[in-house]
Amino acid sequence: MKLKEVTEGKVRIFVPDPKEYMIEGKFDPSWAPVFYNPKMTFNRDLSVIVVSLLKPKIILDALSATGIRGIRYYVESWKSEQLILNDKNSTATSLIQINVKNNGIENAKIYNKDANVLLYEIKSEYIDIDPFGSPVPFILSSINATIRNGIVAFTATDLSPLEGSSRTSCRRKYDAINYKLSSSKELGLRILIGKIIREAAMLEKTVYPLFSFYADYYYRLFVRVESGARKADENINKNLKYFGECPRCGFQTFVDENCKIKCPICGENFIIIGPLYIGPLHNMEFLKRMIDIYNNFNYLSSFNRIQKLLNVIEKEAKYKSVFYNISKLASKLKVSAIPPIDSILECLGDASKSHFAPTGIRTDKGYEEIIRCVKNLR
Ligand SMILES: C[S@@+](CC[C@H](N)C(=O)[O-])C[C@H]1O[C@@H](n2cnc3c(N)ncnc32)[C@H](O)[C@@H]1O
Ligand SMILES: [Zn+2]
Repeated sequence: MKLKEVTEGKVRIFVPDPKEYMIEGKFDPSWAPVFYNPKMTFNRDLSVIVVSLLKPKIILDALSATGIRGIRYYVESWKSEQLILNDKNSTATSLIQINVKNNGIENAKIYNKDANVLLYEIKSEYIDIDPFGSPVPFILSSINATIRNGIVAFTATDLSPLEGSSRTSCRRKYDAINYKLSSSKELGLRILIGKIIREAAMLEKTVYPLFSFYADYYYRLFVRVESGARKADENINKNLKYFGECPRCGFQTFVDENCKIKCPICGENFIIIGPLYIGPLHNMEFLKRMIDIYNNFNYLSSFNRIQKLLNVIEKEAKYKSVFYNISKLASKLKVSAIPPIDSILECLGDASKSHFAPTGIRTDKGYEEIIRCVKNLR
């Protein structure tokens, strides 16, 4: 395999030379013998910041590919006592050996196993699940493998089922009814968290989101795992519900049941999706700590983007409601000229933008007030 050396963050790693694997002048990272996607640098950059705060004794990068993620955690975040890197592809693990050595890491353990086998053999305080597509096949095993209120980080790139475009796939993988709705960008993440809560509950464990976001074509979610049947029950009872959107007037709300419910504004039947998680998408204290320290990472190539994302998330995190997609709402209400988002925010007073969509606004104010601002400011 012909290799190319690349720099990402503070590490230099060897990856398959894209030139060797081009088809008709194009290259997709999945065509190379070992996967490396520079478009995921933003995901890894933010994860480096998260891990630097967590300082776990053991880090397990269960689906490592080139090893870039685990290696970056060790070099840039924190020198954990144990760094474990795994991939079921033996070409990948040979490359991980080279990359670990070149970055001066002496004590890494490298495994060439199916992640679901390894996760039932060893335990870890921080587990990274960064698969192709859906993380579902690894939820139960990774939650089971955590120790000491550990953390699992999930990437999900299968937005089509999560955002309601592939409804049967969502039913199959996430055991949730889904439709494409105005705020599906956020609801997809909530369906994923809902699934993780239900899987964890089977082990008498539960999870709470520490930090999460949507970017480009994926969700990234860090959850803290806690043990106890009672905690699992409480989280399910409090935070596992459904979501309804009125197809006629755009009113949206969380609802308790998946049954026929009429819109309280216009009487039309709601479209209901779920089950999904209705609680906070971040731990506020952890988010504050991220905001306090991210400046230490100003060497990162995506630093400006990180700053922008954290600034928006800091503001939107205080609202409990799902964001309203103003352009979708306006089209339902047949409002052709939508006021600028900033004017709507000013009109509402207590509201923020949402990182999920450029036309999203987040507020805990009522539907009527939102409508007034969308209509009056034309
Ligand atoms: C998206 S890539 C990981 C990318 C890497 N984490 C990064 O940040 O660059 C997914 C990797 O998972 C590996 N993989 C897929 N299924 C697996 C399984 N069941 N057990 C272990 N590795 C697996 C693939 O060989 C591939 O290298
Ligand atoms: Zn309605």
